Amino acid sequence: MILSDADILERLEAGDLVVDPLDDPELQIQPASVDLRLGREFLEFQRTNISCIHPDSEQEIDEYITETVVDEGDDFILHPGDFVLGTTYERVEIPADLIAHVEGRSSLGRLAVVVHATAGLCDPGYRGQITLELSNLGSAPVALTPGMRISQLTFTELKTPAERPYGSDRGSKYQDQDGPQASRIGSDDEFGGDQLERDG
Ligand SMILES: Nc1ccn([C@H]2C[C@H](O)[C@@H](COP(=O)(O)OP(=O)(O)OP(=O)(O)O)O2)c(=O)n1
Repeated sequence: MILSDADILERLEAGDLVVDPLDDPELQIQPASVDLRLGREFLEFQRTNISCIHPDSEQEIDEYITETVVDEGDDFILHPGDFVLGTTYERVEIPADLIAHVEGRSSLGRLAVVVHATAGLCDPGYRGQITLELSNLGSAPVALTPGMRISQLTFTELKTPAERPYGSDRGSKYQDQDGPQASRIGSDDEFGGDQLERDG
C-alpha cells in the first residue's frame, strides 16, 4: 500500500518517519509523496585523466570526482550529457515497515533533467540525505537552484517490517550519509570475478 498525504502526515507526527527539515509541509506534502529540495553540494566527474574506472577501486573513483559547493544565490549549471551527484537538502529516516522510492518531478523531466539514473530505492531503516544521480538528457544547459523542489519520495508499506533493516548488518555503506556520496561499491563484501570463479 502506498501512503497518501494523510498517511504520510500521520507517520511524520508519530515520529518514526522523518523528513527534516520539512519547512513548508503544505507545499512539500503532495497527494501521495513528499517533495524534497536540492542541496548545495555536487560531485562532478572529470572528463579526462582516467581511462577507465574499476568499480572495486575507491581510490580511482575518488580521483575522478571533484566537489563543488554552490554559493548562496548561485545556480549549478547542468550541461547536456552531464552526469553529476547532488543531494537532497532534507535528511530522511525510513522506518522498518516502509520502503521509499525517489522519483523525479515531472516539471524537471519535461526539461530533460533526470534525477536518478538507476537507483531510486531507500531501504527500510535507511537514515541520511539522499544522493541524487542527476543528468541532462536535453540539448540545452539547465540551471539548478539549491533549495528548489527537485525530487519526490513515495512510501510503500511492507507486509511485515524488515527483519534486518538497512544499517543493521555489515553492508549499509551509505547509512547516515551527509551530502552526496560517491560509489562505495568497492566496499562490497564479495566483489567480482574471483568470487564467481571460486563458486564455480
Ligand atoms: N538515489 C539514491 C538511492 C539510494 N540512496 C540511499 C538509500 C538506500 O537505502 C541506500 C543504499 O542504496 P542501495 O541499496 O540501492 O545501494 P547498494 O546496494 O549499492 O548499497 P548497500 O550495499 O549499502 O545496500 O542509499 C541514495 O542516497 N540515493
